[in-house]
Amino acid sequence: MSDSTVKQNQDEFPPLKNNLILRACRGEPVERVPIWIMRQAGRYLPEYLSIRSQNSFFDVCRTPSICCEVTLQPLRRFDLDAAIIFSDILVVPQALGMQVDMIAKEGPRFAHPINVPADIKTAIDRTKQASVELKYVYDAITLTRHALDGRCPLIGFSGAPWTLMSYMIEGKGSETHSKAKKWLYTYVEESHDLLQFLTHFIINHLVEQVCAGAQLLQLFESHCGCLSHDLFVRFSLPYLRQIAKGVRDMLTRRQIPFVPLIIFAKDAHYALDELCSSSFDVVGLDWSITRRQIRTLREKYPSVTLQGNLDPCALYASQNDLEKMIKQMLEIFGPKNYIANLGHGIYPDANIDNVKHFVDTVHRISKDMIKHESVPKMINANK
Ligand SMILES: Cc1c2[nH]c(c1CCC(=O)O)Cc1[nH]c(c(CCC(=O)O)c1C)Cc1[nH]c(c(CCC(=O)O)c1C)Cc1[nH]c(c(C)c1CCC(=O)O)C2
Repeated sequence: MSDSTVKQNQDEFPPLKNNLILRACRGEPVERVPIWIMRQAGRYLPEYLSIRSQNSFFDVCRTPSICCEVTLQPLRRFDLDAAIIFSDILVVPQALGMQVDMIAKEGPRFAHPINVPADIKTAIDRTKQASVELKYVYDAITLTRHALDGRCPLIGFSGAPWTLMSYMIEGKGSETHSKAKKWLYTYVEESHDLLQFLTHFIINHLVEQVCAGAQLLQLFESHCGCLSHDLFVRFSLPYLRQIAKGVRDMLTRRQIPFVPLIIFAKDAHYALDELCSSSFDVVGLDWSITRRQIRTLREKYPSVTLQGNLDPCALYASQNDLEKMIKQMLEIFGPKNYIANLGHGIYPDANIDNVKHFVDTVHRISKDMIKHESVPKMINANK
């Protein structure tokens, strides 16, 4: 896409009516805390299941009209402050030539995982371009951005290099990720080479999403729980940083305005300092991060916007208990520089009424908190 086409496309989108989440990312004042939910489109919604009964998972991802419909479904039920494009982190290994299928009740499965470095040559085609192979994602984003009609911003996303590399080696979900970790100890150079290659591809994939209409980006580093701090610092963090810088630089070169970048490194409780001092605008926290850790982050990194971190299982609680947990969460994070979310993706058996209660309660309580916070300032201003 030429620079002029990109600029023209950006001008053509409907004006944004709710920019709360963008303001929260920039640390600007908000009248209530913005909220979205990881995996907000998905199997807990009967209307999603109905579409899935007629289409395979990756057919949904590959058909922009269906993808757009599924992305909008949760917004019809809940007062969410962002939409996230329906896709998957595994579209990247598919784009590179690997066959990935979604097996019912099991999850993703690679037909031919990478076992040893020599397999890479046949498994992935390094000449593949994100702009060509993943055009269906970008088409879905453009269509959805128009269909949203400015209701709220649209989030684009990608898996991070280590998470994708570990899937490509394990071939499916894993408790220990020991096959992938084995590479980090035995094929150090080849691991870095693969991570570096994925990094470049991911930067292009994220920038293409912005060119197509994404207004925020989230990077999922889902497999930090199996890494030591040392392995994280060597094999994950440098690539996360490269992606943050690479996306920013490429957007500047293409004269596209800045979009906020969110990093969600699941189970990276040992690297919160590194994450908060890397150049992401928002750090997503998983549900295991403690109140004490959150308070410390708030004191040390007041300008970093935090996102999270209600336990997805809290949605099983009574509405009374849920409300208490939401209140506590809002008090700990505070209403500024904050995006409310779950601390991981929503589960398929989540109670839909409680999802609505979560969203509405975050809005109601935070609105009150912000109103009361600004009263003393107004009194002072009148003096
Ligand atoms: C690791 C990972 C994957 N995918 C993703 C991650 C990172 C987040 C995380 O840590 O959970 C990210 C993802 N996957 C999906 C989205 C869509 C956008 C959203 O609503 O958040 C996003 C952002 C749709 C999906 N991706 C998947 C589903 C369910 C598939 C179905 O419809 O059968 C959805 C809605 C399938 C998927 N895709 C993946 C797994 C492990 C599974 C199976 C697990 C499960 O069944 O929940 C890989």
